[in-house]
Amino acid sequence: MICVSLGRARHTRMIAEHKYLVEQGAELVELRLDFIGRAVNLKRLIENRPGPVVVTCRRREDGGRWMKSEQERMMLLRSAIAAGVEYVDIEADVASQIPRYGNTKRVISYHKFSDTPDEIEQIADAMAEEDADIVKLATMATTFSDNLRMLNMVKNARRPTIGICMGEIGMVTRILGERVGSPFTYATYSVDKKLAPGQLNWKEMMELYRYKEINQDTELFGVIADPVANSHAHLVQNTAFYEQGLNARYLPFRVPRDDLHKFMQAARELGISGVSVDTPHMENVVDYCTQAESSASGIGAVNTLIFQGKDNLGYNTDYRAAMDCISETFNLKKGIEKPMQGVAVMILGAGGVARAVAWGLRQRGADVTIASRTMEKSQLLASEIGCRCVEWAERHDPKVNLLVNATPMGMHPDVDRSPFDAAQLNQFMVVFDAVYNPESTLLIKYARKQGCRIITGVDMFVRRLAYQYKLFTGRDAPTRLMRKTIKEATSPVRLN
Ligand SMILES: O=C1C[C@@](O)(C(=O)O)C[C@@H](O)[C@@H]1O
Repeated sequence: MICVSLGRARHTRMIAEHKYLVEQGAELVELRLDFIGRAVNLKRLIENRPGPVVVTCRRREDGGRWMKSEQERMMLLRSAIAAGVEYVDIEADVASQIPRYGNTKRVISYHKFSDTPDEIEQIADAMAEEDADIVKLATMATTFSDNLRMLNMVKNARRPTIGICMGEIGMVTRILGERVGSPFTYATYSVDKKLAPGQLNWKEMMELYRYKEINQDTELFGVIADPVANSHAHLVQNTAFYEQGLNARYLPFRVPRDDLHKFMQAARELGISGVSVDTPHMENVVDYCTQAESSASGIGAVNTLIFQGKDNLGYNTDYRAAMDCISETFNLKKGIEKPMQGVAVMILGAGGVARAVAWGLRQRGADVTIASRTMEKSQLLASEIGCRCVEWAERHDPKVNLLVNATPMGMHPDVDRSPFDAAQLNQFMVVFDAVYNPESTLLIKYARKQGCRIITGVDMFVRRLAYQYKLFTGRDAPTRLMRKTIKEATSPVRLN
């Protein structure tokens, strides 16, 4: 079950939104009294309530907004119990001051916004002693392994327990709670109204992650990246799973650079079967592969990892996707050893995608030059791949047939920048921009205007995800749906 947290300054808004939420199917709503601006009129909020509630009045030290006296707060909580609300949230340290009465269930809570303490089990055990119907811990995730500790704590708890790791790193605990026995989890009413760090929108939880249908058999996949917030892969993959009736979910895992090891240690125990790998992990993850396809080892970067038995299998679907796009545009003949011989290519960037494209093109005989804003990175890549590199400032100098942008320049919200000058493009060039959000980057717009042939980031992204989908599920991906989903998610809002 999802409990939707509702915090509004005005009673009228709170009541109206509560009603709306219930009409929309919300099964439980948390009324955050600490958000109410004036004197709280509890009776008004709960008398004709449309559905069951958790009444909470959070202190400032626990992340709430309550400014008035503690005595007044206690009075409110006691009155809520006396009025027979379904649940009341009581912080563990004051729980003994608020006795049980009637049918109201006691959610005994603990919050920590700085970290997830080592001793969460002991904390939860002590909380269970406070006449708890439900024990709830909400702590900040500072490393990926906090998630595993929290979910294990919930799984092994003696009382029904809710364990949430707050913050972006902790998102997985919000989605997998019920699978380990949590009675419910919390979500927000709308994305712009988060009541705690990392809270997800309840519609997203219901419709995209299909929270209620997650069970022990649900296969888990995801993307590991940092930052991960601007990834759209979860929209595409979950929509595709749904379309094909698969009991699988794809989650965005924020894994900071130094946390990769902890992720790798925790992944199997969390039940994750495979992940897409994004910046900054594509190169480092190679060291964790027990087997990698030859292209992935050649490239020195893995963007898909499958956990199979004890093996970690590494693939590079960026490479396959980019080569498919290029082969199609250049109409390359199959079976020829070096079909790109004589084609001059400029690759902008020296990260994971640049690596995959550079390696693939070298294999096909192209004459590749790299330019990135960090010359050392360009030099390293060029020496590994066996190609040239030039200073960033000289990127317009070589005459090329194919220009590839593998930098993030032009990506939302940086949409007014192009990594290449419009005046340096001509109609004999193919321009390939790996940025997919927006599809029409400034570079793509320039290229269109100059009459170049183009390959967009969406062309590559859909192919990359489709290959990953196949690796994850063994099935052919619904590519038209994937393309439609990504286009809808990234297209600018149109008025009328
Ligand atoms: O304690 C919790 C959980 C929460 O902090 C969260 O992280 O979703 C949100 C709060 O409103 C609720 O009282």
